[in-house]
Amino acid sequence: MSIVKVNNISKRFKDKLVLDNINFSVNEGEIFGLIGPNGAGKSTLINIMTNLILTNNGSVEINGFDVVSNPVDAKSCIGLVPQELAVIEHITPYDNLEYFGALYGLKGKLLKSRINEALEISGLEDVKKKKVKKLSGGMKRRLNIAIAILNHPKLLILDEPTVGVDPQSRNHIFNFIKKISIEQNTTVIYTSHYMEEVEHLCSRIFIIDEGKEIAFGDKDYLKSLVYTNTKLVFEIKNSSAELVFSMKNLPGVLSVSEDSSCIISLIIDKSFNLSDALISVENNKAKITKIFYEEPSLEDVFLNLTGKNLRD
Ligand SMILES: Nc1ncnc2c1ncn2[C@@H]1O[C@H](COP(=O)(O)OP(=O)(O)OP(=O)(O)O)[C@@H](O)[C@H]1O
Repeated sequence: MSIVKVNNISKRFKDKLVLDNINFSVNEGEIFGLIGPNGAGKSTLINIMTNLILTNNGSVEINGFDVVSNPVDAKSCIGLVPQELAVIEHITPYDNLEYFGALYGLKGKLLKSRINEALEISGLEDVKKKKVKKLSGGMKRRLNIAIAILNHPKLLILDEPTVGVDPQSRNHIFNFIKKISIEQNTTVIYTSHYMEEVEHLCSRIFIIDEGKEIAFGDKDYLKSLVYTNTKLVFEIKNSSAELVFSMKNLPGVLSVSEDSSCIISLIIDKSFNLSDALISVENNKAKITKIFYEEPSLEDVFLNLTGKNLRD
């Protein structure tokens, strides 16, 4: 059963079209990835889904309720964790949870048990009596998420929850998402521009760029879009911009990426000839220390479909 239906959503800010006819649905209990680079339109889409801004065209249904004509029922199903922190700094995590829980209408024993559950799931039990302003950025973000789940929402929307977060808090967030998905059958929409996070967590993924759908489906389907091509990785000594440029122009090379440790990855098709690449390396006075084939990642899918990296 679909818990979210996004139908033909388009949005303009003045003359700029930032969402162009977006369509997808999210199944109950699934962890759904919404991925795209900065400025792709993810936050705008979430703001429309949660009725914080209006769309120019199309509609969104949450749990069968239209978000514009039936906003109270639609919003009662949603726990939203926005990019900006929304916690009270001068009180403790426990008091934050008590305050926001009361706003949700929770009280007495139920409120206490939900607070304890949220503290346990977010791994904040040890710091529950510390002032929030003394906590790390990652802990504050975990508190933000803990607040959003107090009410056991059917749908939890997390907008880039790991930006600026330390690795320990990142792991907590991942484990927590998996846990509530399994134990509470919570549906999760997870936005990110980190492809590897989405690859790790999500069952289906919607890739968006410049307001348009680039691809949508499960990981195997998305990878099949580039499986017909192969990824060839070179570890290089004395790499240079000239070498990367010349690799880009070799016959059969569909895209090239280079990381900071002189690893050049090529997505190639059948017309690629390895000897062309070897000549190119030699002409550019570089040296190959290793060559190997690799399975394409979702990052490669994005590069292949759009011609650019997610984090340019
Ligand atoms: N209120 C606004 N007025 C005008 N333009 C806006 C407004 N909000 C967003 N935009 C523009 O809409 C586009 C999409 O922005 P949006 O914040 O939705 O992207 P995003 O994918 O969430 O990126 P990020 O991860 O950087 O938040 C951008 O070009 C942005 O500048």
